[in-house]
Amino acid sequence: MEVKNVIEVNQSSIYQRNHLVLSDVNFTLAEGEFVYLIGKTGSGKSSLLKVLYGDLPLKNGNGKVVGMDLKTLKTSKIPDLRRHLGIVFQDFQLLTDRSVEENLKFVLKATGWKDKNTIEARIDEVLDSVGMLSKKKMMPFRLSGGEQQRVSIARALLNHPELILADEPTGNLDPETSNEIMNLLLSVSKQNNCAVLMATHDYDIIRRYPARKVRCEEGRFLEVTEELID
Ligand SMILES: Nc1ncnc2c1ncn2[C@@H]1O[C@H](COP(=O)(O)OP(=O)(O)OP(=O)(O)O)[C@@H](O)[C@H]1O
Repeated sequence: MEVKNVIEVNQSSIYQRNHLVLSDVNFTLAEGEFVYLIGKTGSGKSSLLKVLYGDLPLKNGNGKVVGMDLKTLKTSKIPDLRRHLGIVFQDFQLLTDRSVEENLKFVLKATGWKDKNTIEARIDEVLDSVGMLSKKKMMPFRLSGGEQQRVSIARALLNHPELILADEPTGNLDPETSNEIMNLLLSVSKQNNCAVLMATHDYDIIRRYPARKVRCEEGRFLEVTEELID
């Protein structure tokens, strides 16, 4: 069977306005694959992820994410791209003025879901898959960091994404909770055949959960081949 790629980037440079952050980026991510994006603070991990979810333009080279061409992506098509992606942030980014359930409902309605029963069933399904069904009515500020991250992973799963982009998802969590979130990310990736590109500089996590690694370093983007990483 032919393997489908959910990310294909060729000969691209990543810019923040006119500042060149990364050049000569060549990268493919196959469906269902889990890959770490590593590199020091300021090396360009977030900038690359932003290009992949349409928050920064792809200025040169070619890029495709979940089959959509980043080079010709019109602003009006960005919601379409995001519908096929799940995005998980370090600071969870839940809406603070509404419950867990309402956070998820907001996303479903914004992405075109209409039927009340279908919406409720999908919310229960994703919350159950991250072990948060019993916290459905809670406000985010009453949840621990780990629980908030679980909800944000549930939110990422709502539209059956082929790809999750996770920017330092364990960055605000203690080591034990980080391990729980890693186990969850790995299991949802496997269960849903959903690829994950996870930016991190947490080397304990990388050692504990080995996977393919790519690195941003001094303006370049490299595949990491050595076993030992600093
Ligand atoms: N909005 C912006 N405007 C201009 N330059 C920016 C902007 N955001 C980031 N940069 C610059 O782009 C470079 C890459 O930053 P980026 O946030 O992608 O790195 P990172 O590897 O994700 O770091 P961190 O782990 O701190 O998030 C840095 O030199 C940064 O100063």
